[in-house]
Amino acid sequence: ASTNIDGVWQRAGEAALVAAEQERAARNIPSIAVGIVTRDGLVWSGGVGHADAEGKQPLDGNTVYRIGGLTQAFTAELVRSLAASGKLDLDAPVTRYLPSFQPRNTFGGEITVRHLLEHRSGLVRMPPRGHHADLESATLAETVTSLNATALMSQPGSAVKYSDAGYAVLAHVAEVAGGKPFEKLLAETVLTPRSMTQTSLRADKSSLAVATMAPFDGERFAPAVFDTGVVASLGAQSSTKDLARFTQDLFGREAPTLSGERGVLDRHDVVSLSGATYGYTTDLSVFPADGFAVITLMAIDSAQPVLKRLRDFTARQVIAAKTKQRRPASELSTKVPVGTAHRLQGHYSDGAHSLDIRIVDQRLFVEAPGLAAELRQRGSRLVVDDLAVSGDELQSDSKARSVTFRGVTYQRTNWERPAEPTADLAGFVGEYGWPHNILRVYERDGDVYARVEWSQHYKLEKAGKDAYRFPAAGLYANEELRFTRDERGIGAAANLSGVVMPHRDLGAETEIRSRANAPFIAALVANARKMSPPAQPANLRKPDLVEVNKLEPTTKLDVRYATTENFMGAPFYDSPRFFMQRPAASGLIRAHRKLAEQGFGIVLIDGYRPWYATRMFWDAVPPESRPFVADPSQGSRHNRGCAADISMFELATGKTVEMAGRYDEPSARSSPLYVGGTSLQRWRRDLLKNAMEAEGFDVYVNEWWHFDYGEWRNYPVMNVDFNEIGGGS
Ligand SMILES: C[C@@H](N)C(=O)N[C@H](C)C(=O)O
Ligand SMILES: [Zn+2]
Repeated sequence: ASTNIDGVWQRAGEAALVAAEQERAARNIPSIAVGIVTRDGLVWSGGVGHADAEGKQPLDGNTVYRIGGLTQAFTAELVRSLAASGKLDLDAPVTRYLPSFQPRNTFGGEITVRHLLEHRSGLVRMPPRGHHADLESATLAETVTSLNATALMSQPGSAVKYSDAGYAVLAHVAEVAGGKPFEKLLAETVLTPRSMTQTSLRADKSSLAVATMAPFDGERFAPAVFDTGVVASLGAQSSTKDLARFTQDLFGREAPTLSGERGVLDRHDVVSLSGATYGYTTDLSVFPADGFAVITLMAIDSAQPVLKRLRDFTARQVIAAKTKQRRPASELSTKVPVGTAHRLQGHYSDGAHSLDIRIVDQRLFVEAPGLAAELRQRGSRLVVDDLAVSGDELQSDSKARSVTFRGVTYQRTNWERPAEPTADLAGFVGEYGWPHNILRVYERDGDVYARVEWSQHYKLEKAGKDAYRFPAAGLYANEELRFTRDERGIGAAANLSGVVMPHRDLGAETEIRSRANAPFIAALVANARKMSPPAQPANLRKPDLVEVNKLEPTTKLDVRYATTENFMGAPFYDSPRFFMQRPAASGLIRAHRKLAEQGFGIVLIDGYRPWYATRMFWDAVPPESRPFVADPSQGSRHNRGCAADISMFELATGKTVEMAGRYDEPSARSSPLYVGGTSLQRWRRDLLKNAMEAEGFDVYVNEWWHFDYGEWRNYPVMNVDFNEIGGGS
């Protein structure tokens, strides 16, 4: 028997849990579940974190996760069973079962059932209807029919190209061959015989472990949960126990499953089925020759590298325990030391492409062609280690005059003002899609990039008028993105192989939401004025607020909170005044004078802010915007006279410059790490950041315009009105 002889599974599992908890805590992952399976079933399972938002519901083998692409293993099992009973021929053309299935095929050859199973059909990734972002329900038949409006990307059988659409076709083939609706067939053939009672093809939020979306340069938010037409590819939810029941039947077969990716871990063969869907990243890896499998389920979006590391670690623990060898230790990366970070921060170029290294929130980040991620230290190496991308090493010489990354050496250089993008391209830069699934189009080094599915960046090639093509490898290999324009020539929609994504104006959309309380601002201010700020320790410095524009009249005063032109849509200051503590004001003025060398000056938007305004923001904004306002129980650094909301204006014209997003816009565009917009916008953003950092300020992690003076802790939170402030010159 394989059950826990000599505590093998127990020991391996417990070590895996320690590693899982390290990753969970370091990355703030709601939960991670791990299971070890043999032909006898689940021999060990455990989990870290909680299944509910309140942190009360502990994890166990019954905790339910959405499993994304792992669903394909169930669909493949159904197809295998239909083939075994002679109802389906794996090598028959799909048209034998679906005669009207006719996507455009300029390559010749026919798609077979096996091509669909192995992602070798040449079909596009997503069907025009019922795709993974489509909130409008579509039947399997409608989803499959919509593919007739698409073209094959390669000759059937000739290349692997992942396709959820292909699994929808497969499910439709199965229902024709099996003579019953797909879900019924799947239940009867795969789920019920294995007593997989917690597994369902219908997304049911109430039974799911709480999970989070976690985009690199945006706020975390709850994942969308809905059913689509590609349910047979990525729609299932399941538990460790149910997946174990499914997995135990995979041992002893010539090939454990008809789907899945074959690989090798330390000379051990492994067949992996993996999944990623809104908020969840999952994996089921079978080590057939070793007689065990590892199930890993994580309640966070797009975290494949983290999951794979944990899976490998668990498998190595099992192998070592079984062979009585020394078990490997887990190695968590560490933050890059401050000195190294400051040495590396800067702009680098190889002549054609650039690489940026930035410090934000005392952490180090790299932005390179097609990648944006945190840089961390692993031993003495500097490596990319983020949720969605991990492993690449960055090398530099001792003075950081150059860095080598992904085989390219970049020289440190002054980032010269980038050219305006061509009008043609500028019109398409922006966000497309839906709040749960945003496609971002941006310009970098004069090239066009798309960020898809929240984490993957691809350089696009021009493919005709208003059309761009994805590269030959990746999620949307060879597919085309076609734009339509509105009457101003701005992108109105992006069409990705028939999936039509409307253009989104994040500035306007978020403004509508944040201004919803505009009629009540006066009442909210009155209410906030009755409240008291948090008590302050006695030993802080005596405030010495000075009026910055009076000390330096060449700055431009634009105190939005004294006007209706702010995110609240209503004025709440009596007069437009901009105070800071004297040393902070001096630093800001020095930055302003330095920027003049580049032709810019500083726009003063908000400095010292009485506490009542911070309290009012907290009450007025929707919960999802809270990361963009300070917690009044702590007070804002503005309340201490030590924060500045600023932008830049051109000295030549007096015009405030355009950044990637608006001032006070509660969206990803406000992040100082936002990988979007144009190079020129990001260049201006970095210019301001660098000028302020050189004078002792730190940019706020969510807002390119907000800078904290380093000594803010020494000053008290205040609630005095501008007209009560004396001195000021
Ligand atoms: C509200 C915005 N302008 C801002 O200043 N946010 C920071 C977080 C603050 O309120 O301190
Ligand atoms: Zn601010």
